[in-house]
Amino acid sequence: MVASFVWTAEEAKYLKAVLRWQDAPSSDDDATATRPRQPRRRPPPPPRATIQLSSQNRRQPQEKEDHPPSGELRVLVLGAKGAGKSSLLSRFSQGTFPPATQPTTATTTSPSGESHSGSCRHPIFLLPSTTGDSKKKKYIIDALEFPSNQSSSNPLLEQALAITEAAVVVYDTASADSFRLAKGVVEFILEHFDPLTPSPNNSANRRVYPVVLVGNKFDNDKEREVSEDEGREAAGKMGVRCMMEVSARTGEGVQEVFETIGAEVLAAKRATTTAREVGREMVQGGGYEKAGNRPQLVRQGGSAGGSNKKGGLLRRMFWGRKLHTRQGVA
Ligand SMILES: Nc1nc2c(ncn2[C@@H]2O[C@H](COP(=O)(O)OP(=O)(O)OP(=O)(O)O)[C@@H](O)[C@H]2O)c(=O)[nH]1
Repeated sequence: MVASFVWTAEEAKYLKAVLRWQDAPSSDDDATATRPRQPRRRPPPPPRATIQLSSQNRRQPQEKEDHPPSGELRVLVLGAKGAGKSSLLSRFSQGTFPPATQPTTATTTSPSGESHSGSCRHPIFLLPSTTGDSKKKKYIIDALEFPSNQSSSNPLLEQALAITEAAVVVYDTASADSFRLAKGVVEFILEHFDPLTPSPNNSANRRVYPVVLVGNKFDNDKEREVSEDEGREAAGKMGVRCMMEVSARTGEGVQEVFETIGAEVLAAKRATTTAREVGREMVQGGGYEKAGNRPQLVRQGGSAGGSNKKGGLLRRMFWGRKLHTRQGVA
């Protein structure tokens, strides 16, 4: 339900970031295998001053390095207020821990007068074992922080999920409340999408959306309220295969979070491509049999999918993206 048409400053900033994001052409080579072919878009016009909120970090010098990126991976960073989302992004993209951070709101202005960006673009390098290729490859992580004041039922979250490829869900190891919220967010995501984990609950017609659960501030052991085991157990129960403890303050584990989520996105794409090929082979190999005049896929049980109302709603939100059959993990 939309309670108000008056956006808060934070919501306005977030929407602007999203709109600017959608403008950007995807240079993701792997994505071309999983998205319907579309006419080549003209390069976007130079960003207007009014929507430059997230520009400081978006063009990193590393992008000018010799090898061009093999793709862009869109990642949403979510979590409770103060869990350390901004600090994680800052540590990842700039290698620094911001001094006294303030809540992410558009009204927040640093002492130097710069507004907080809530997003970053930064390269990662993935090993051949991860990319399924013969050499190391460079990818750009295009990360967007989701404002923590949004509830999990907010349409903004659904929109953000629809335009991203994976999520890093952060909690503070010194806050049981933030852990509860993180679990709620993961559950909400998995109501709509499949994790990259085979399970009897995976539905064959849903999009795979990898999630990494991150316990931040593990350096603050004195105030710890959530043990690492609790984090792992929760991840396991929810079908999330990656859970990590990190510290944005010391930097430990931060790079790995984004390399892991990058690898997960690529694995999801490979799984999706494999599933499509299997589906195509079944069609070509006569895997269909006629039922009256209507061809039906021969299956081992369950329905061919598509009956789920929520799935239908989300399908319409995908801006033309296809939903993919998931058939295991690459
Ligand atoms: N000890 C410790 N403190 C941290 C760490 N990461 C962040 N903090 C502190 O936690 C507070 C909140 O960090 P932020 O990065 O602003 O958290 P956020 O999730 O972006 O917060 P909102 O924008 O309000 O949602 C700040 O005071 C940080 O200095 C960490 O790894 N260890």
